[in-house]
Amino acid sequence: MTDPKEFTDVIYEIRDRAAWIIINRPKVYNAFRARTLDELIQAFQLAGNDRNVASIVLTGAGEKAFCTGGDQSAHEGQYDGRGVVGLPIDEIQGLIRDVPKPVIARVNGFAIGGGNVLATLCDLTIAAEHAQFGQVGPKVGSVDAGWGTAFLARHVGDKKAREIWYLNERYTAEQAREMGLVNKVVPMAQLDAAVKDWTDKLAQRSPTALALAKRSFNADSDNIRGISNFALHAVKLFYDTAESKEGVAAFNEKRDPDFHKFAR
Ligand SMILES: CC(C)(COP(=O)(O)OP(=O)(O)OC[C@H]1O[C@@H](n2cnc3c(N)ncnc32)[C@H](O)[C@@H]1OP(=O)(O)O)[C@@H](O)C(=O)NCCC(=O)NCCSC(=O)CCC(=O)c1ccccc1C(=O)O
Repeated sequence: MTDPKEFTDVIYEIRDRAAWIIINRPKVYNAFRARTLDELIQAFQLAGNDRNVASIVLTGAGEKAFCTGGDQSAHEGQYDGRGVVGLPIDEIQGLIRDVPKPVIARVNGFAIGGGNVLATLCDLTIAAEHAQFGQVGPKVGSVDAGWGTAFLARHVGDKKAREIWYLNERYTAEQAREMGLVNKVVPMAQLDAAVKDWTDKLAQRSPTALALAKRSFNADSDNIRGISNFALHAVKLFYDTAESKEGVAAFNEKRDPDFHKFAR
């Protein structure tokens, strides 16, 4: 286990009885590479095992982005580290669910792609007014089938989840709240106070009751874990195709992708 002080991509802080886990890659809108996920995994393990921690806050550095998913510049077919697709994405997603403490997504800007999936997996979401939400997979040659699709549908309903995935539009924080993806929207200046209000309340609650409640919510949707893990192996095969690589190249070259020749 690395000392959190040695982390390069993640900041780990204890504020009162909450662990704050901050993705610290603002230049790429807090996109994650394999190292980022390795540090997030260690941070969640630390927080999960710390008896003084009652709740966990996941957020991004700065005011532009919460997280914009996989770092497209660290993506040549597979990503740059360990795990099925070169990212231990299934481990961090599983941990957010498994850690026996409530996890609050503090959404301070864009929550896009794999970043939106992380926010979707958190127990609660508080968003700043300027935050924007969306999935971009079919634009960039990727898909998070499982937590990103089926679990999203649990929050927003099946039709809306299909719209989000097929059309890849961006949704305001207020729209995300109306559709059930966000619990509360506040002005950016009040975001930290709103998060603290909830982490303080959670610190007063019975930790065992919270852990049992979380486990019970999870049990009802845990079949989706199997879909996610299975789909990750399909995505691995997809990432090695010219079709997926066209999506990544188009993003990095700042142009529209041309998927016509891959029509089915
Ligand atoms: C976030 C945007 C909507 C912002 O748009 P805009 O305001 O126009 O700013 P830009 O000029 O586009 O971006 C500013 C700056 O940031 C860089 N950047 C943004 N996002 C990324 C990124 N993800 N990777 C690398 N760099 C990024 C951008 O290049 C600019 O840099 P400059 O140097 O200033 O030019 C918009 O940026 C946007 O849509 N971003 C794309 C997000 C994206 O494609 N994300 C990847 C989605 S796919 C994914 O996450 C898969 C990985 C993964 O998690 C996974 C893998 C396997 C199975 C499941 C999953 C899963 O999703 O869970």
